[in-house]
Amino acid sequence: MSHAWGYAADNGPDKWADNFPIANGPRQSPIDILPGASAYDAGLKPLQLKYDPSNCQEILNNGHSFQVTFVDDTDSSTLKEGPISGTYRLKQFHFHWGASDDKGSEHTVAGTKYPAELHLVHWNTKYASFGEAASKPDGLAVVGVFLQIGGANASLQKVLDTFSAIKAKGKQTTFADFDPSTLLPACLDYWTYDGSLTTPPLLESVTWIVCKEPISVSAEQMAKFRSLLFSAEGEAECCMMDNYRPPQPLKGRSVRASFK
Ligand SMILES: NS(=O)(=O)c1cc(F)ccc1F
Ligand SMILES: [Zn+2]
Repeated sequence: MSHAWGYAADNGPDKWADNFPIANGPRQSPIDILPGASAYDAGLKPLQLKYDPSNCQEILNNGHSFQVTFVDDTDSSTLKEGPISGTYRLKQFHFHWGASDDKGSEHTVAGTKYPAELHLVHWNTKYASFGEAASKPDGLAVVGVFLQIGGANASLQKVLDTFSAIKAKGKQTTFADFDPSTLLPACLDYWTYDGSLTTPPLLESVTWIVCKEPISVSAEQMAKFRSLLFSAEGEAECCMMDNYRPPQPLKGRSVRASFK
């Protein structure tokens, strides 16, 4: 039986190519963003993010992260403009984080690691579903937001307050009326490049939009992230942390900036 992928030494990022050869593909994510090497593109538009809190449905521990899932059967929570064409619908958001505050983000900025990174996942409505879009080169758009240690984040705390109900892999609970735009930084300047999902199946279908400005998280809130479990109920407890893929080779790709 092929053991599932994860973040441990025997099934982590260095092993993913065994079952997912695209791991060594030409447009893998994340990357180390070099601001000095990213060109300002005046043609890039401001991000147009419009989210309806009533689309927020549930929060789930999927054994790799926790994810907040949205109803995506209408265009009521969407991403438009920015580097993309057309309309992309919000499907879910999730995070990646470290075992300590000195690591945890997937993207890095000139080698700087942040303690965590938020991903807001959207799919192109020119396709019929997220699943179909995920296999297309222009199928997905993920907005990445860095978290940096500072004051407690009141919006994030609403998410953390559900953790007692989703501690173990496979647990989920209702999570309603949450506006994900409250997790965005004030300034929506961004870098953008063509990349992939950062977990298996590592599909090369993502337009990455990484915000320059981080949001705040307290050290106590980061400790709460690490109280979740990779393991299911009844299994040996394994704390959920270091669930990030390290930067991958740029392989000739350009990173554009929406700001000077
Ligand atoms: N970390 S990610 O935003 O690239 C991602 C989003 C998905 F919906 C599925 C897998 C992924 F890895
Ligand atoms: Zn992610």
